[in-house]
Amino acid sequence: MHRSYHMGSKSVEDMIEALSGVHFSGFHMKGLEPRNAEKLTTSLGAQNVHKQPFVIGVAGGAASGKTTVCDMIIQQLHDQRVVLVNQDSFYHNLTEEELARVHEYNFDHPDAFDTEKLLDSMENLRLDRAVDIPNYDFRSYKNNVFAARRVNPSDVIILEGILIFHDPRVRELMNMKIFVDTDADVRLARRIKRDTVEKGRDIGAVLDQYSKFVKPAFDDFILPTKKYADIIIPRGGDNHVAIDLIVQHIRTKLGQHELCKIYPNLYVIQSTFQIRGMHTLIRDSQTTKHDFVFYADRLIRLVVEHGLGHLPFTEKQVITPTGSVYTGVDFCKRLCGVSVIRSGESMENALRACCKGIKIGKILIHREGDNGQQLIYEKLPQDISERHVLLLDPILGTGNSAVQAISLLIKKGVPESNIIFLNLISAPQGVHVVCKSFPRVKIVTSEIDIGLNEDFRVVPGMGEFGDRYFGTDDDDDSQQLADQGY
Ligand SMILES: Nc1ncnc2c1ncn2[C@@H]1O[C@H](COP(=O)(O)OP(=O)(O)O)[C@@H](O)[C@H]1O
Ligand SMILES: Nc1ccn([C@@H]2O[C@H](COP(=O)(O)O)[C@@H](O)[C@H]2O)c(=O)n1
Ligand SMILES: [Mg+2]
Repeated sequence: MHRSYHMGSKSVEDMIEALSGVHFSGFHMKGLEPRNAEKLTTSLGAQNVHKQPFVIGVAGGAASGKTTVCDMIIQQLHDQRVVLVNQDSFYHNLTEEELARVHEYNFDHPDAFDTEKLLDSMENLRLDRAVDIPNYDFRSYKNNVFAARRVNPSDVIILEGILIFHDPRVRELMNMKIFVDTDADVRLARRIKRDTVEKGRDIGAVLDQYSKFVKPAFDDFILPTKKYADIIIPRGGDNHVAIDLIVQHIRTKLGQHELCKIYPNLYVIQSTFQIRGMHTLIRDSQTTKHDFVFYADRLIRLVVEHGLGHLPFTEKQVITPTGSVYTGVDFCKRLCGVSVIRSGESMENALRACCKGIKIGKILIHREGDNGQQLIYEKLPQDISERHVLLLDPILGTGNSAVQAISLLIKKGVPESNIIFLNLISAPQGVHVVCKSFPRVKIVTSEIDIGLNEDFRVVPGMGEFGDRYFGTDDDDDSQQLADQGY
């Protein structure tokens, strides 16, 4: 079988080419036009889908524990590509004159750093280019460009330094800002130890520098940037709870699919090994019908539960058997399911199991050839316009059926924001089409696939879901068992 992949993590040009080819030739709407269809072909060009690194800024006073915190984060993110860029590497080199009177030089002032160079290096890293970061020598006060460190583009860039939050252009690069907050006496004690032992400095000079430059600069330039921090870590590296939470947050952000950054209403359920395992089984062409149904049902249940989490709720208080008040929430009552026949019907049981007595409507969309779609049957609750709708279809491919179904619901008076589309796998093309046409519809899916093949089937995909689930494909159990010699 030959396959051509129309889209994976490709350039914008590839994506537009793929989209215009796949979605808009032979798009039979039959009076159900998506509202932004025309805009869709052009507006995607403006979207930057290049994978940007996650940039974390770590600021705080000298010897507060910034490097220690960064090292701990890097250690815990062991399976990610992480690089540490230190603001120290961008200290200006001193002139001979300045060097001769080094005790009068203020290393804690924002002007001591070459911020333009730092911005340039960061820009290159963001553009996926390796950079050479100079190595600063605290003993000689020299930035050694010959012993520069080659830093490769990475998934996570940690930018550390006393004044890393000072310049707004540097702050803007950051996805997360951390301020390490350690008491002044602890910082001074550590500084004395570090500067005398590691930098070979005289204790008198260390204390002079502290009172003349370090302390005033902390009060004037560093402390005022604390307000920009998203997270303030008291006690630095001793604060294991804060570091665990930060690492967890970074992991969640990194796990997010790129499309989730473009479309805020797209929700991909957090991947676990259990979920990957279930996907592995249902995607395997050798899996028996019995196993396919079992694992598809498990996954569907997860997607349904996740989708229900997006329904509105009201606060409710109840009295527990101990006579105490429990303040909880009341489920949204005005909801219904709508399955796209036939595959969508496989999701009805999971919805019924979660929402007792839920009304379920049906839509049948006929596929004309591979690209055209025609709505040929609908049976929906009379009062559907007053309900939140969970639209059920296990696969979002080209997006044509989904657009048909959502257009019908909107025509029936369902507000766009009351529609939650639940599926197991989504092709990026389908996501673009649905999210662009209906930006207020929520999509909940368990995995985003690579793209579509030349037959407009999702790849890697899982084949014809309805056939595999309802056992109407050629490769049914008995055939497989026979193949296996039973
Ligand atoms: N929680 C801690 N307990 C004891 N010593 C620490 C702790 N955190 C850092 N240090 C020590 O203090 C000094 C400064 O820490 P460092 O992480 O380099 O701070 P910064 O990067 O903010 O200047 C180092 O010698 C380090 O070993
Ligand atoms: N030649 C230099 C350059 C800088 N300092 C001091 O280093 C401190 C910043 O480094 P951290 O690792 O503590 O963030 C800052 O307070 C400068 O005074 C120096 O002493 N000599
Ligand atoms: Mg440091």
